[in-house]
Amino acid sequence: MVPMELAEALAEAGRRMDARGWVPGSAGNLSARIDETRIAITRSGVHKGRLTTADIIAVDYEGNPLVPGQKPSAETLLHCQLYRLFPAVGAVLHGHSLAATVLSMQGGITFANYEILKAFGYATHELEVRLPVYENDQDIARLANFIEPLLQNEPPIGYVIEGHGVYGWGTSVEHAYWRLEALEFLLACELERRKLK
Ligand SMILES: CSC[C@@H](O)[C@@H](O)C(=O)COP(=O)(O)O
Ligand SMILES: [Zn+2]
Repeated sequence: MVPMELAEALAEAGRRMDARGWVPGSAGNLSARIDETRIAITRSGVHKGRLTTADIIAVDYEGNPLVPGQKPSAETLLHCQLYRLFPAVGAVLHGHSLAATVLSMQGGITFANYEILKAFGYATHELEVRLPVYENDQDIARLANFIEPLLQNEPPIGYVIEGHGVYGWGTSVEHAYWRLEALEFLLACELERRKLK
């Protein structure tokens, strides 16, 4: 059901995220667009550093598993939303890094004058980029409904959920990993700078 190379790419990305400490416990979830009707996503509750291809399952754009009984990520609707809203998105990665979690509880996050902002397609470091912080909600459908107009009004480079973690995306699994890495670097820099103040 899920193309093997896509399942392998997601399992490998999970291992890389785990090696960086971004997916403690069973935190995090990973997905990739298969085609215009199907999304590949991690099963719920598995350790993302120990993924096998059997842990990558297919859902439709409403988040329903294509094989009845399979349990996709609890946050599947947040992934589906990004594929629906942004046709260029080919993969979505979510983690619970220390920097994302701590900074998300300190109010707004703005990155100013960082060279690495160019990883998101900007031509210069001379700018300020806001990373949205959305309030956490255990009702993921309600959270998705809340953030939908915000994402549409101002498509961000990623977003954080308060006290929870970070969402990043890209055109492919590899591109999404690169962008998440850049986002994590920015978050770690901000955390260090705030400690110095
Ligand atoms: C370790 S609890 C984390 C979960 O509540 C959730 O936020 C998460 O990221 C993983 O959920 P999952 O259903 O495995 O995709
Ligand atoms: Zn989460």
